[in-house]
Amino acid sequence: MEILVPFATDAPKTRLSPILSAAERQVFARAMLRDVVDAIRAAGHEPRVLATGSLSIDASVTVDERPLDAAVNDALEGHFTEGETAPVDEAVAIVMADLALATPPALERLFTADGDVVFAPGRGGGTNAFVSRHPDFRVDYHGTSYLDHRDIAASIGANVDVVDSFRLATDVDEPTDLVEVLCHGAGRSRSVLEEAGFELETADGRVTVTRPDRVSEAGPDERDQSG
Ligand SMILES: Nc1nc2c(ncn2[C@@H]2O[C@H](COP(=O)(O)OP(=O)(O)OP(=O)(O)O)[C@@H](O)[C@H]2O)c(=O)[nH]1
Ligand SMILES: C[C@H](OP(=O)(O)O)C(=O)O
Repeated sequence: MEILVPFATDAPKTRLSPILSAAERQVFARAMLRDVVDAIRAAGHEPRVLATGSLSIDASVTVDERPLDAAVNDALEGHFTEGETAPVDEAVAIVMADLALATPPALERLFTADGDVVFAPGRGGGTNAFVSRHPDFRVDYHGTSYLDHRDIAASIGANVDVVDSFRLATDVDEPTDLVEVLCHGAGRSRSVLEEAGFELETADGRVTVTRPDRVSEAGPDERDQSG
C-alpha cells in the first residue's frame, strides 16, 4: 500500500499560536510528523512525506508547493495511472501528520478495513486519514471535509467504510488538544511538550494544559520577539 503523509513545512500549526511560538510550532509539528512516520513503519509500511518544502527527515519526501487539495489529488491520480502494469486494486492511503496519538494497531485497522474508500474521521468534521482503492476518489479538505468526502465517494459509486478510532480521530489543532497528547501520547510529540514545560492542570473538574515556568502577559510570539 502506498501511504502519503501531507506536511506543511512553513508556519505549521498556526492555531497553536496562543501557546506555542512560531519556532516551537515548527519543532512540535515535526515531532508529530516523526511519530506518525514511526507508527506507520511499525505497522509494516514505508510512508512518503508529501511536503510543501524541503524537509530533513529520515523518510522519503516529495516536495509539492501547491495547496493541500491540489497536491493530494495529483498524488491520488498518479497512484492509479502510474504505469500500465500497476495493479488496479492497489490501495493508497493519506494520513495526516498531526495524529500525535496514532499507534500501529490503530493504523492497521484503517489499512486492513474493507471498502473502496475507508475513512478515519477527525473530531470537528475533518478527515484525518483515509484509504482509497477507487481510482476516481478525490479530496476536498477543510471545513466538514469528512461529510464532503462521503458525498464525493457516493457520487462515484464507491462503497465506504469508517474506522471509529479515538487515536486516529484526535488531530492536534487547538491548544486544548495538547491535553490529549499529555494524557494519551508517547514518543516525540509528548516529549517536546514536556520539555517545553507543559503540564496538565485540573480546575473545577476541567482539564487544561499549563506552562508554569512561562506564565506571562505576552503570548508566545511576543515573547520570542522580545528575546
Ligand atoms: N502537502 C501539504 N500538506 C499540508 C498543507 N496544509 C496542511 N497540510 C498538512 O495537512 C495536515 C492537516 O492540516 P492542518 O491541521 O490544517 O495543519 P496546519 O496547516 O499545520 O495547521 P493550521 O495552520 O493550524 O491550520 C497536516 O499534516 C499539515 O501538515 C499543504 O498545503 N500541503
Ligand atoms: C485538512 C483538514 O484538517 P483540519 O482543519 O480538520 O484539522 C481536514 O481534515 O479537512
